[in-house]
Amino acid sequence: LSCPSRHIPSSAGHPSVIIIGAGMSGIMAAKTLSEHGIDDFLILDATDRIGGRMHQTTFAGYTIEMGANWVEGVGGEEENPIWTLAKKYNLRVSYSDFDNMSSNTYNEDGTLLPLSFTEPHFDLADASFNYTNELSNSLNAHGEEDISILTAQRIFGVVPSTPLDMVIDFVYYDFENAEPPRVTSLKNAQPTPTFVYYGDDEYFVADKRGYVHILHELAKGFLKHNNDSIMDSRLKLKKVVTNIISLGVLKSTLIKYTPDLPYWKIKTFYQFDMTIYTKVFLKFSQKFWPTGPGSEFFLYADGKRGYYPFWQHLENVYPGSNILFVTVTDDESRRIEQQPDHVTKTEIMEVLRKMFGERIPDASEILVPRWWKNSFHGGSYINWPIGVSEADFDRMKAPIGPLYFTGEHTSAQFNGYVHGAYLSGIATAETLIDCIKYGKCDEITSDELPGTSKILPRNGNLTSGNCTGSCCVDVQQERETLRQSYVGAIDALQAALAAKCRAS
Ligand SMILES: Cc1cc2nc3c(=O)[nH]c(=O)nc-3n(C[C@H](O)[C@H](O)[C@H](O)COP(=O)(O)OP(=O)(O)OC[C@H]3O[C@@H](n4cnc5c(N)ncnc54)[C@H](O)[C@@H]3O)c2cc1C
Repeated sequence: LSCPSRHIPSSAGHPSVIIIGAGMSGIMAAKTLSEHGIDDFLILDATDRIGGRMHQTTFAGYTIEMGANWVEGVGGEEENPIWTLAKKYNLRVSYSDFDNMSSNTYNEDGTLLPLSFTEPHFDLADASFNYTNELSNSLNAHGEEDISILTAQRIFGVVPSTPLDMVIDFVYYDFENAEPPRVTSLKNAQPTPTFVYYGDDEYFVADKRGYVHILHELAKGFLKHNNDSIMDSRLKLKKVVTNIISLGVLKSTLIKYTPDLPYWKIKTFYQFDMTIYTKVFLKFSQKFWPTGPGSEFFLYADGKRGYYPFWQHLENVYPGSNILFVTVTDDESRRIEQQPDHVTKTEIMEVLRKMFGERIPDASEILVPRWWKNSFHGGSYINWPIGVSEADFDRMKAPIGPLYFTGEHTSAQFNGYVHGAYLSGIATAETLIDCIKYGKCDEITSDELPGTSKILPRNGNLTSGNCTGSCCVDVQQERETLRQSYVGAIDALQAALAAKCRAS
């Protein structure tokens, strides 16, 4: 969010607030502003639609979700606001029963493993999972240092290393975090706040209007519309923002900020991992996989961790569709995004033929969403890596002058989820409203942010905070100056590369 006229009323024709991005958080920010009487905003989105990472498409005649697919966190004491909206707007959903995977696990050569064999492995993974949750609670309670989930598994004494244990590990962690336990913060990702606050249940959205239907309905509540089309001049689509001239904002390769961002903001932004989570959809002329109760999900346990591990059929939501999808994450997503789809299809058919026999038909269609290569997203959602503290989320969302930040990645509790985006849009707009309407615009400076030491003695002794006088140096300033000294050189090198590329 950018508030060009933070301290002065907006002049004719100039909006008070410009919102970059019409995803869940941007639309919720605009809605919140509107509810507080601030209606002269402008929403810009690079694409020709609202929704961002809530993005459905038609595949083999059925509506499938390339991005967000589940309402996650249902059935707890507190109600997930997205679940409230899903009910209000009659979103078509189906309960996901993840309980039967121990009966639906195929080993590397494609043999369906007997329950008597898989069950002890799932039980051990359960025990390890519960242990990591309890260890995390204990570390938090005692203010101890963070460790990775893998470190916790090592302490527990069981590190998944067989194909079966690795695919179970993928289900417990990568399927949610989109990154392996090796990089994920124990203290902040386990137990997952979404499930703690809102409950363990998950509902799969399969609605021909798309998951984004709830966002359309929210937008229609404050933007002019004609039936289902939003026709409000304050929403401008196909507008790619490439320059922000202001005090600064998040650095990306797409948007240039003048002047540049302060060092602390750039560092914070790059500390987080933008994960990649890919659902590869396949259409077949006939079903050859088990259907019926308890069969919706099945696992393939390859020796290479994360190789086409997690499968789902769509028969529960679209009977007779003959559609399967397989979920991959992280390095496998990156690899698949870079290869032609026919290569991916060949790899997938090899895996399926191991499980279901040589005579199964080839997939007639394949869809590989490319979130990583998409320059407006650069990945799927953020994961909380080891070494990043809650204070970093404060830095992530801290305004810089008239620039305010929102999105799932600014939610310390619910990052990575639709409800995180929803709540962050409201929260950021409320901070901005405080400023516009009530003059409470106090900027957070780097030294006020928890954990950021402004002044350090020149001798490098890290006793932050109290040093004054000539022996001291403003560390943040020193780092900014250091980075700036390279910026010109990097720009020149990049320009030379681009020129060379054009010439060839
Ligand atoms: C594959 C995948 C699976 C997921 N699964 C789930 C799930 O099952 N359940 C769940 O709760 N969440 C899930 N998520 C996460 C969820 O989709 C996101 O957390 C949420 O939609 C993010 O909303 P946002 O408003 O923060 O960002 P976005 O939706 O990314 O919105 C940002 C908007 O900014 C626009 N934009 C970007 N750059 C520019 C520019 N330079 N100029 C103009 N506009 C620009 C983009 O076009 C976009 O519309 C998933 C995400 C992905 C990708």
